[in-house]
Amino acid sequence: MPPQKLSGKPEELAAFIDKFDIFLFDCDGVLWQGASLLPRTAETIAHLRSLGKQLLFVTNNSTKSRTTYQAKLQGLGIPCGINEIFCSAYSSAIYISRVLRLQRDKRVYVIGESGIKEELATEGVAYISDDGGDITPEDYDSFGPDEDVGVVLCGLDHAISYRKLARAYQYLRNPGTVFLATNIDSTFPTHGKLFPGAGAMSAPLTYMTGRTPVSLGKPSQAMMDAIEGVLEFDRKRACMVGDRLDTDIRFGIEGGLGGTLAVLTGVSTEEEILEEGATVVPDAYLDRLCDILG
Ligand SMILES: O=C(O)[C@H](O)[C@H](O)COP(=O)(O)O
Ligand SMILES: [Mg+2]
Repeated sequence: MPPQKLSGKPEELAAFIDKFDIFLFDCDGVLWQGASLLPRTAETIAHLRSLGKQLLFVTNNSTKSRTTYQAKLQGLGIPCGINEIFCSAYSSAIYISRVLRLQRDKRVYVIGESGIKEELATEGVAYISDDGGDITPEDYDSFGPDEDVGVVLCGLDHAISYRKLARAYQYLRNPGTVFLATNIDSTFPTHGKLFPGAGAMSAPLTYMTGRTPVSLGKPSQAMMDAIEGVLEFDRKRACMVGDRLDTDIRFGIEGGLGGTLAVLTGVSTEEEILEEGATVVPDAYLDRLCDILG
C-alpha cells in the first residue's frame, strides 16, 4: 500500500491521531535541525499533550545524554521528563552494563562525545577515550591490543581523527574486544544539509578489520528494549514519527508498532518514500510535523 500523504483536513488528521495513545518522536530532522527548532514544533507537542497522548523522544544522536537532551528540549519550550527521553548513548550504556554485563575490571574505549561518557558513568561502566591529537612515533610503538579493553564503542564524533581510529583498530585486533556502535546512520541532518553520520565513524574500522559493529540505535530493537526497560506501553497503540526510512520507520515497523509517520524535514525525501518497490514504507507522511495541527 503506498503511503498516504495526510492532507490538512481536520477530520483526517484527528482520525490519524486518534489511532494512537503514544507517539515516539525522532529528534534530528523531526523536532529540530541542529539547535534550531522546526516551525511550530513546541505547539504541536503541547497540542498532543493536551489530547492526553504520551510522548517519547527517541534519538540516535549519541553526542548528548538524556539529561542534556532534557535541558535542550526545555530550553526550546518543550517541557519533558527524563523518562521520556531515549538516546543511543543510553541504549548503548544499558546494553554494555545489563546485557553484555561487562566485567568491572574491563573498560570501554569510546569514540564519541560527552553523551556516551555520561551515560556510561551513570551505569558505572569504566571508559577511556583519546584526545585525538596528532599521532606520534611513540603512539605507533605503544598502541596495540589490550586485554583490559573489553569494548570499542563508536558514535558520532565531530573531532574524529586518525589517532582515535588507529587506537580503536589496534584494540579490535583482539577478537575478545567487542565492537559496538551507538548507531550507524550514514548521514547527519543539520542546517538544512546532510553531513557525515555516526556510521561514517565506524565504517573505517569495519573496512580495516572486516568486523561489523553491533548497533544499539534505531532500527535495532535494543533501543526498544531500553524503552521497555523504563515503561510499558501497548505497541499497537504507538506511532513512530521520523525523518529517516532506514532507521526511524524501519524501527517502528520491525518493532510491531501500530503506525509510522514520516516527515520531510530531514533525511528521507518524498521520492524515496514513494519509490516503486521501496522495502521500508511508512503508513503516512507529512511535509512537516506541525502539519498534523491542520
Ligand atoms: O549520525 C547520527 O548520529 C545521526 O544522523 C543522528 O544522530 C540522527 O539522530 P536522530 O535523527 O535519530 O535524532
Ligand atoms: Mg532523524
